[in-house]
Amino acid sequence: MIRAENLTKRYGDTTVVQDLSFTVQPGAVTGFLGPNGAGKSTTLRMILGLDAPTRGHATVDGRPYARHGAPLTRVGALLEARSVHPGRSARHHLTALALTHGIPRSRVDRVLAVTGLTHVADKRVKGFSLGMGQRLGIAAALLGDPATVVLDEPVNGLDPEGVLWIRTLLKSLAAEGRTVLVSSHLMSEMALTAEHLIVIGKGRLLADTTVDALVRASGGASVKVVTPEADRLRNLLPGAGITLEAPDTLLVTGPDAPEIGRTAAAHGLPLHELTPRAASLEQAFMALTHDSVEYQGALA
Ligand SMILES: Nc1ncnc2c1ncn2[C@@H]1O[C@H](COP(=O)(O)OP(=O)(O)OP(=O)(O)O)[C@@H](O)[C@H]1O
Repeated sequence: MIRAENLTKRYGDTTVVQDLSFTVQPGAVTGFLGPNGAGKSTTLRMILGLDAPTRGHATVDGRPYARHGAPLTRVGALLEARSVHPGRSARHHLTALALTHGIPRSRVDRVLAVTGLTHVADKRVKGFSLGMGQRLGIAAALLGDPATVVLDEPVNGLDPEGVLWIRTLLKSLAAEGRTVLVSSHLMSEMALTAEHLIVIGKGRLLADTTVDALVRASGGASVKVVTPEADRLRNLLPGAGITLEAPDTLLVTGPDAPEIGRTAAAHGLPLHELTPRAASLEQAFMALTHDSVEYQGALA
């Protein structure tokens, strides 16, 4: 479990992370979301002991990261701009890391397999594509078989296949009971990957919630109903918000799909379609972070 308590980071007069408190639980993927410059990387660096907080503190499994005896076997991390010697092979890089951290060599083959790098394990890293480099970074993060995994923008620059692979990997790591914290500025990606979301803007906590609750709180969930009896159904749903999209199509907010279906059935009204529509999560995210976006387009 990761716990941040009143984490605050100032650079000179600028406060980039302010009084941030949250808990990341094991067994689920937690998305750490915020617009560019929100303070995500700075927060992750404080959790990993790479930046000292100006105030507050962060712990992993009850202790600051630096106080864990063998941190790589506790916490695996992928940060942006990880450097690997370009002349080394992936296997060489991982083996060196294993040997200097007391991790059995057998883990090298294991993580090469998990990240799909076995067939290029002996090639020099300098020939690696962005996606392969990203996989190598993840292999290094998983080398110590850590119970906690922290990844900063792991899907940046990946092709759709790579994105899908990371999504599946993160879910399986969480299903094994690990604590998984992954940052992104892409709501659409997190909606498909994470169950829990921590959203920050300008260094402050904006939401600590589930994906489902965020959609509900955005008030945008609605049900599309197609029926030749649109007028009659409309009169049977007093208090609902109803927009007529077409003569036979209603967009209903308030009652959920089962309730609308029951009402229609009770009055013998045929339904040709009954489709719950979640508000676009992207819209919910934009609404939440609108005031926190550092650089807004002139036309925004
Ligand atoms: N060493 C530093 N000195 C001064 N300011 C810094 C330093 N590191 C980060 N910042 C500032 O802190 C703010 C937050 O940066 P951070 O990289 O944590 O944001 P982020 O949410 O990870 O953004 P992105 O999605 O663009 O990576 C930015 O305005 C950045 O310019």
